[in-house]
Amino acid sequence: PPKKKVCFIVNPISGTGKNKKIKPLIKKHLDRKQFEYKIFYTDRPKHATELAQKALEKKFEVVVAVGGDGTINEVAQGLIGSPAALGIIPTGSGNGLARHFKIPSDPKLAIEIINENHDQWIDTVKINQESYIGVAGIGFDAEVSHAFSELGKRGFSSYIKVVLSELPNYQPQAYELVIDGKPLVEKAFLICFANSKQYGNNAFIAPHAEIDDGYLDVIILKEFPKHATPKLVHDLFNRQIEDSKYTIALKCQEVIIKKPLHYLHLDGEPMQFNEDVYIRILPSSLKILTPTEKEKWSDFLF
Ligand SMILES: Nc1ncnc2c1ncn2[C@@H]1O[C@H](COP(=O)(O)OP(=O)(O)OP(=O)(O)O)[C@@H](O)[C@H]1O
Repeated sequence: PPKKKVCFIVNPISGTGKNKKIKPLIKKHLDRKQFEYKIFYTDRPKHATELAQKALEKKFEVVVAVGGDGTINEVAQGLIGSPAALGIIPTGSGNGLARHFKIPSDPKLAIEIINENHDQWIDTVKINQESYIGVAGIGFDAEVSHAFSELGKRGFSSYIKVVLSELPNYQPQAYELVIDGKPLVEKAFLICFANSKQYGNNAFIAPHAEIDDGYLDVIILKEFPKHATPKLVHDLFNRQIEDSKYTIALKCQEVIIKKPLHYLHLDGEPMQFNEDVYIRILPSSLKILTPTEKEKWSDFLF
């Protein structure tokens, strides 16, 4: 039978440099009886979307994002609505999406998931002219992703430093939302619009989100007293944030965020919107390569 065409889109700056060695690993571990392949490198933000669109034109059937959540989203933007499957080799600093799907952070094992060729349709989220797969948010998380991008350094420890320096002075803001047609005004520390369960690094902001249920989970973390912080951090990492008395959690299909809005982040990438923001779930709009049930035992690899 003819070989499947797979291309790899590598972000050379993501995470802390693991992807510099990806070329020999692909050569060694990709099943070349099944696949023929090409590797492309991104040289600027948004380039991954263009490369993914070109890959569709050239009839690639699998397009693999090698990078962090930012790169995965950019590749996904080019693939949504097409029959091509998105593969993931996580080399970012948080890897929220890879963790959601239980794709191992060891590139060799992630390549083996691609070899299995097991796919699944997932929902994606449309937000004005952009799309994302995992989690978008306004408030503190958006502020952090903005400060992180200004820092020019990547990696988990730089991220923690930014969180700790922003936290003491952060002022909760009032937001005006329309959720499936119902208005809601709330002062919040952050509001997150989740398709997947976590930000990355096992911080579960939406523990009940399902990526293929046709719904978006809105999590509103209200203003809270300083002394509640340690318990909230505990809840975040133990999938209990929705049980907190400071949290409102809702499932919906459509949200409008009324302007003015400071920052918003899409899977950790900061954005600014100067108009009302329309968020809408697009059910079963992206095919993605995921581990089989058997491979999910590799859970402990994280
Ligand atoms: N050659 C490049 N030079 C500079 N920036 C790039 C280049 N290629 C891609 N980018 C940008 O790098 C940013 C970060 O990428 P990505 O999210 O994949 O890595 P990360 O932030 O380390 O991982 P994570 O999101 O898991 O924390 C993206 O916004 C992407 O647009």
